[in-house]
Order: sequence, then structure tokens, then C-alpha cells
Amino acid sequence: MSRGRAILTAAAMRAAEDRAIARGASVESLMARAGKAVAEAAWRFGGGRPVLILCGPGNNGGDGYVAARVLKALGANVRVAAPCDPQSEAAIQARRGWDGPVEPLTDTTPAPMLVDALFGTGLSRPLQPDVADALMRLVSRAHLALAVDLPSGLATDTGALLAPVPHFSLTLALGALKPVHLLQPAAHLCGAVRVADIGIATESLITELARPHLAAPGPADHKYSRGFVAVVGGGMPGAARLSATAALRAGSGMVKLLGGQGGPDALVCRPIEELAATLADKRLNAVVIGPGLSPDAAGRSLLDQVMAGRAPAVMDAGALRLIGDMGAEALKGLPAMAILTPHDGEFESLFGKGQGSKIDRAGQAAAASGAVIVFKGADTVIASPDGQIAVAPDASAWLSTGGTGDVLAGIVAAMRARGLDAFDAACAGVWLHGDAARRAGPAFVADDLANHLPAAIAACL
Ligand SMILES: NC(=O)C1=CN([C@@H]2O[C@H](COP(=O)(O)OP(=O)(O)OC[C@H]3O[C@@H](n4cnc5c(N)ncnc54)[C@H](O)[C@@H]3O)[C@@H](O)[C@H]2O)[C@@H](O)CC1
Ligand SMILES: [K+]
Repeated sequence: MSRGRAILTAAAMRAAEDRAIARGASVESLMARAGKAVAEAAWRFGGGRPVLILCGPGNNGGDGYVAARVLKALGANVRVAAPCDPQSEAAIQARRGWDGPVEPLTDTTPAPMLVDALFGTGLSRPLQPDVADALMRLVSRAHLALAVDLPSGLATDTGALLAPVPHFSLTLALGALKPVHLLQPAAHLCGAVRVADIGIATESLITELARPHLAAPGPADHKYSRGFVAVVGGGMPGAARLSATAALRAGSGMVKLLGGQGGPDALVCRPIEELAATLADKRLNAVVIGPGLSPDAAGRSLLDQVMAGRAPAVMDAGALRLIGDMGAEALKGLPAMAILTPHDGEFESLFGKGQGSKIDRAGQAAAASGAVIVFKGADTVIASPDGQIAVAPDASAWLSTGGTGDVLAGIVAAMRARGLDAFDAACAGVWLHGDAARRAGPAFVADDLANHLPAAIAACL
């Protein structure tokens, strides 16, 4: 399965920079490339409008001074403002290369194109209020605002706000994506994110979620080779039906809804009493349990059957609630390479608050449980026990409506049933779900999502 672009924490980015320097690059040469990329983006994006560049004390500011010099050479009308003198050696050098004045940040006047090179990956504490106020004022009065590496005031690794941060039109990530570009609430403030290649090789187990490649069925395929999914119904039959319909639309050859009714005619609806026989069917490729499952004794007995079975399981909603109630020991009894799809509240009841960013927490949960974790939200993080992590960019906020999680569980099960391993199935499912939502546009209901799956799948063939 293809992996997306690497995502590096601040420390991993510094290590990559150190490796580049050990191979012969210099901080100045890297900064020259970064500054040039910033200048080119500001020139193209700003369409020749007057530019104001805000330069901080570190190397992010250094990138800004280089960009100012390059923009001036291109013929741009550029001004520079700074809250203080440069502090790092490379930034001091870059400041020397700028032959124009440097205005005090708090007194400077706005320009149509604003470039924020105040702080990047080195931000270690909240911004001073006068600096945060100036940034807010100048961005709000600009037509376009470009952030160098990341908007100043955001925490690189967690996506948290260390100060009030304005909304940027564009962020030019230097060398690689960082967690801040995908995790909320920061990602929303970055605007469009572009990555500038500055000549640093970047590798990471953490990647951006990529479009999966899916094979179309061949002449030898039949309904069971396409994948057989069972969905366990429960107290709220609509939820399981949404999962089952989504599994069908996501390409499964056979979907059996146990203890539910309705849905497309192609859906095989059978009484819940057939669960044991279905779980024993050697042709079964994946089982979904949780959507609509009552967190009571009846639900528990169904969950116990699935936990004791060998079918690859996708567990959501009611199943997660039951596992959370059973305590940490229950996590040890999960079927091999189960896929758990918790939202925030479910995640916390299963794994506690954890530590660090959403990426860190998902990774810790996967390692502790041995399951693939799909930590849902506007910034869904998928973590495998072997350390691989994928972060989904840019989900449609219209997904925040009842039933979309049930649809996701069904799509993930369909991907698992077609033969993908648990991590790849979760990644493919989240990608298809997000793409179907994008295609559905505004104000859809969960039922509509399944109808957009064929087009989403067509984009992956
Ligand atoms: N990592 C890389 O490979 C490269 C990084 N470059 C740039 O370097 C940046 C990182 O540079 P630095 O590590 O110098 O860090 P920054 O430029 O982000 O800021 C660090 C400086 O700000 C000070 N500081 C931190 N928080 C502050 C606060 N709240 N208020 C006031 N001062 C504060 C620190 O004491 C230090 O002087 C990247 O974001 C990127 O823009 C590029 O120049 C080229 C290559
Ligand atoms: K910045």
C-alpha cells in the first residue's frame, strides 16, 4: 500500500537537518533554499503586491530575511519588521544580507501580502502578548497571509495554540510536513499547506494518509473472493444497517446483516441467532461489531462471541463502550489485529488521557492493545502496533453528523475482507470515507455517503 508524505516532529526535523549537515550541507545553504522557496511563493501567490515580512529571532526569522532579499531582487516592494534582533548565527548572517530597514514589529503598518517568519519549529513558550497582538492585527489587515514553516504561536508537535493565532491563507512547510499541519485545531489555521523541498532527506513512520491503490475484480473473482463481511446488529438497527450497506458499496462480494432488516436487496439479513454459525464459516473475512450495539448483557454476549472467534474484527461504538467497561484486561483479549475505531470520548474510556499529541496517544494505544487504532475526528489518526501511523488531512466538517462512524466501520471491514492487512484496511477505509464525504458536498446525511463510494473507489483503481 502506498504511503503518503513524511510527517516529522520538530526533533525529527532537527535530526534530519543534522544528517544533511553531516553530509556536507550548511545551515546557511539550507536557509538559502528555504528563503528562496518562501520568496517564490510570496511572489507567485501575492501577484506582485507589496509584501511585509515579519522576522523573528531564530532561523525562521533567518528564512524571512533571505526571502526579503530575494523578493527585492525580483523587483518586489518589500518591507521587513521584527520584534528584536536576530539571535541565531544563521539568522544574524541572513539579516546582514538584507540591505533595507527593519521596522519595529509593534509599530509597523500592514501590507496586502503578509509573510510570517516570526517563529517556526523552535517556538518553546507562548508568544509575548504584544507580538501575538501585532501578528493578529497585521494578518487581519492583509489580503493574503503566508506562514513560513508554520503559523507563529502554534506548537509544532501537538497542533495546540500557544497564543491566539490568526487564520493563514497558505503555509509553506519547509522540508517536510509536521504534525501541526494536520492536527487540529492548528491545521485549520494553516490554510492550504505546501511542502518546499529544501534538500533535506526526510523519512518517518508517521505519514500523511495517501490514496490507496485498489485492484478491480478479475475474471476469476466471485462473491466470496471479493470479501465476505458480517455485521452484528443490535438495539439500534439503523446503525448496523448503515455499516452493512457501506460494506456492500465499498465492494464486498457478500454482506450478511445479523439481527437487522432492510437496506439494499443485495444485503443478506439473517436472525442474530446465526451469529455463531456465521463466525464459524471459513469463508468469513471480517466482522463488524458495535454500531447500534446495546452496551448491556445482550450486547456483551454478542461481543464475547466475536472476541472468542477468529474473524478479523472492526469494533466501534457499543463494542468499545463494553470493552471500556470491562477494563484494561479486556484489551488483552481482543482478536488478533482487531481494528478499533474510537472517537475522542471512546478513546479516553479505553486508554485514558495518555500523553502528548493525538499522534502520540494513538501510537501508545496501538502498542498497548496490539490493535490498529483509528482515532477519529477532524484529524483522524490511524496507528498500528508496529509503529506505523497515518494522519488524515482535511476531512469535511460535514462529517460531524450521526451515523458517519457506522459507515466508516463498514468501509474498513470491506477493505479488511478484500485482503488488506489491518493497518492498510483502516487507512484505505478512512481515505474512502473522507473522499466520499468530499464528493457528497454540504449537508449530507450518513446514508448518502455510501452512494458516493463507487466514485471514490473508481479514483483508487
Ligand atoms: N530544520 C531545518 O532543516 C531548517 C529549518 N529552517 C528554519 O528554522 C526554523 C527553526 O529555527 P529555530 O530552531 O531557530 O527556531 P525558531 O526560529 O522557530 O525560533 C527560535 C528562537 O525563538 C526564541 N523563542 C522561542 N519561543 C519564543 C517565544 N515564545 N517568544 C520569544 N522568543 C521565543 C528562541 O529562544 C530562539 O531564539 C524552522 O521552522 C525553519 O523555518 C530553515 O532555515 C532551513 C532548514
Ligand atoms: K512562522
